[in-house]
Amino acid sequence: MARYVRIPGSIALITLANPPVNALSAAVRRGITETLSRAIADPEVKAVVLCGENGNFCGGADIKEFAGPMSGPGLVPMIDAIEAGEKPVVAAIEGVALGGGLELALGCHYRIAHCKARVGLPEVTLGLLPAAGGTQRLPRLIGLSAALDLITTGRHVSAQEALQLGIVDRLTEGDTLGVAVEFAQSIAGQPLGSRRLSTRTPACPADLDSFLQGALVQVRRRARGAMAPEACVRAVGAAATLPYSQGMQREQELMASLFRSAQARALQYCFFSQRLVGRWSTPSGARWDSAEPRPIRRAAVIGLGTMGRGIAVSLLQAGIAVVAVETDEQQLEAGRRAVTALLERRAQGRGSEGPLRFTTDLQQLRQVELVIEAVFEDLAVKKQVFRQLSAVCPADTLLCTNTSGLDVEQLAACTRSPELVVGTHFFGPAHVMKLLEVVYGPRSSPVAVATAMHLGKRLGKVSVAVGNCPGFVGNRMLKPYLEQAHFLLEEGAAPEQVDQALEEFGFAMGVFRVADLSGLDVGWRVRKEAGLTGPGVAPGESPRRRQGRRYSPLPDLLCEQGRLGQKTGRGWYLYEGPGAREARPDPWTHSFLQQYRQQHGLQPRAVPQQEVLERCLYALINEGFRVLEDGIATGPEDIDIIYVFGYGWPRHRGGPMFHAGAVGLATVLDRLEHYHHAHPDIPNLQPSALLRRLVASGNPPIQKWREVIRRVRSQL
Ligand SMILES: CCCCCCCCCCCCCC(=O)CC(=O)SCCNC(=O)CCNC(=O)[C@H](O)C(C)(C)COP(=O)(O)OP(=O)(O)OC[C@H]1O[C@@H](n2cnc3c(N)ncnc32)[C@H](O)[C@@H]1OP(=O)(O)O
Ligand SMILES: NC(=O)C1=CN([C@@H]2O[C@H](COP(=O)(O)OP(=O)(O)OC[C@H]3O[C@@H](n4cnc5c(N)ncnc54)[C@H](O)[C@@H]3O)[C@@H](O)[C@H]2O)C=CC1
Repeated sequence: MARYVRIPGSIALITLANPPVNALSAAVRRGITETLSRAIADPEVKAVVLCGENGNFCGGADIKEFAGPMSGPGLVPMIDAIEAGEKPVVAAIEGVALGGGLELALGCHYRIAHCKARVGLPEVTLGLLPAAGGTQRLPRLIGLSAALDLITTGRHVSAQEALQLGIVDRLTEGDTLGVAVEFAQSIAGQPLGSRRLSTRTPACPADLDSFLQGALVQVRRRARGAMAPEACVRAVGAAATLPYSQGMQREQELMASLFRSAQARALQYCFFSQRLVGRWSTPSGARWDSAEPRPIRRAAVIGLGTMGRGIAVSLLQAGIAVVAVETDEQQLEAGRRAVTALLERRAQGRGSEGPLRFTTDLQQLRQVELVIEAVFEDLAVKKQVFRQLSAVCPADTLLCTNTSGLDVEQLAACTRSPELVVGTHFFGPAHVMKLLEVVYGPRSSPVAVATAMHLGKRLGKVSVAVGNCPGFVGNRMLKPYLEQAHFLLEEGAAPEQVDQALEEFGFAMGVFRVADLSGLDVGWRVRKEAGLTGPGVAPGESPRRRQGRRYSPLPDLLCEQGRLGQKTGRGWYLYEGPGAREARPDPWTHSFLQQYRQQHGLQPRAVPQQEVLERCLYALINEGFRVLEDGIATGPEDIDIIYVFGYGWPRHRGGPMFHAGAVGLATVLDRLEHYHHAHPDIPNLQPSALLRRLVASGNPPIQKWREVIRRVRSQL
């Protein structure tokens, strides 16, 4: 709804009232339309101020309404009526003015913002475009180039940047509403002609065609296969080439092509899932709303390798004091240089950091409230570190392990307070990547989980609480995906062909490019530890079978050749030299694969792109269903958020579980059955019980899966 009051000085005040973010639901649109007519009709009213309650102007259209039939007054005529009116309307912006909220403000004749406000047109992140005139008014206000940047990225801009760009007219550090009212009084009666953005001509780059072409190329590169960014470019292009009314028509046509698209549904699902995972719970009954997180002011990071450095930077940037620990002076010095360089690179425009100390002495941890261990992925080494930490740190210190998949409970068992041990699985680079898997063991206390989840939020991460099993959620599901990729090479595919299929699906990088980037030795070490390769393998065991199932030794063979990926200048691909980034298909790899197939009597065949996708992705999805069955993830949303934020799953495809629902669970089941029949020695291709049950329950929408999961779990 919207509230209306007349305040002294002939000002009408319209307040959007729809907590928490004053989204423009049908009731709010109706409220604005009615109160505006009232203000226009009242001869005593000389100017109008539009604001939002509870410190937020407006978070945009009500996204929840998009799933159903739209009703109530349209946003476009409402905003047009504000702009066309003869009485000046001033937007008083506090908190956020996003999407339809900013479009509403752009329809007003003046915009006054609080210095802490943020504005933006984030519709592209929901698979849409700003279709309430945003693509037509913003270019007319700030020029085509700046508008295109905002609209195609969806980024939020600070009030200061908004002022520089010309989006807002004035900033205030004090009472926004008071300043807006005073301002409205001062401009009442002045002509409004040039304040109506629809009447302006946008400032355009000299060579408009090539500018727009360049923009298309850029958005296609940035979000492979995503429709909305392209539609945004076309709509903004229309602002430059068409009169306002025709531009608006084009905006509506382009919006119609996106509004009910699968991509928009997927992106909106991601929006709500990201918020849902914050309302975590564990099987033992711990919950986000009942467990109180501990405040963390002082932390330690053990091990300043690839991960520890980024973790230390993340903590420092959240204002937490850090003691950084390494084994010897040489390693410490390397860590110190790396952390300092990262901090310097990120220093511009950032807030103040917490204090930082480097040491090789664990005794320095006598006052820390939280420790994140990031030493080698070796259970024995980690156990030893946890024993030492338990002896040195205060008894109530939260001890976290940044392991890729080792047993958190075994580490907890090495300490005197196992309930204060959790896994905090960061993703590299840890100061950049947004995901944090918080792993609770059987004895982790609600406070420990809550503190780690809250810490993640403070570090700007999306935290997902998951159960303890090898690889947790993300890496556990990755295993069958990687395995299929290797099997496909055995059967006749080339690395670049597999990668191309995955990249066309929307991944920024295919599986083999990623492997080269992360280093093939990472997986090699894990496989050695698991007894799949190296001295742990039983003598006489076939190279293509391990532990009673099909195995591909291909990545091990590459490592044995010293081909560890980008860092050695060669891996699945060839690089200009060690550390170079551009991957080129390597004739060596092709002939190596050919010889391997000959040696093992494998008849190569042409592997269709569809098969590459189905085998890699459905094997991963199938494991996702098992993760749900086992209670390691609470719901499909947790898995999808992990994959979108941690593994580069294309966001416009919603995540693996959402994708399965979109393809149709019956189809996924059918294809898995088909491939399992063809490859009975790959147990991961055998459809999971939960997938079968969901299909038998009539393929319910993903929001209903939790009910079926509960039933399946109770029967297992
Ligand atoms: C064939 C058909 C023809 C097609 C024609 C169709 C014509 C349709 C015309 C429509 C034209 C409209 C065009 C348009 O401009 C569309 C939009 O405006 S889309 C919305 C754009 N806005 C956003 O993307 C902002 C989203 N929100 C946020 O980024 C954050 O929530 C925000 C920064 C505002 C606040 O962050 P924070 O404080 O961290 O709180 P939360 O994120 O946890 O949110 C709290 C709570 O509020 C819910 N919520 C937030 N925003 C919205 C929203 N816009 N609509 C609905 N609900 C919203 C959020 O989900 C949280 O609730 P939970 O219950 O926890 O989920
Ligand atoms: N590299 C990656 O992309 C990711 C790694 N991880 C996990 O993070 C952990 C660390 O991995 P990386 O940083 O890649 O390893 P790394 O090999 O780059 O660094 C490990 C560091 O720990 C130090 N160290 C070893 N024992 C120590 C001890 N007792 N006390 C203090 N320091 C000690 C080593 O000197 C080294 O600098 C591993 O468990 C790994 O599985 C998790 C996610 C991603």
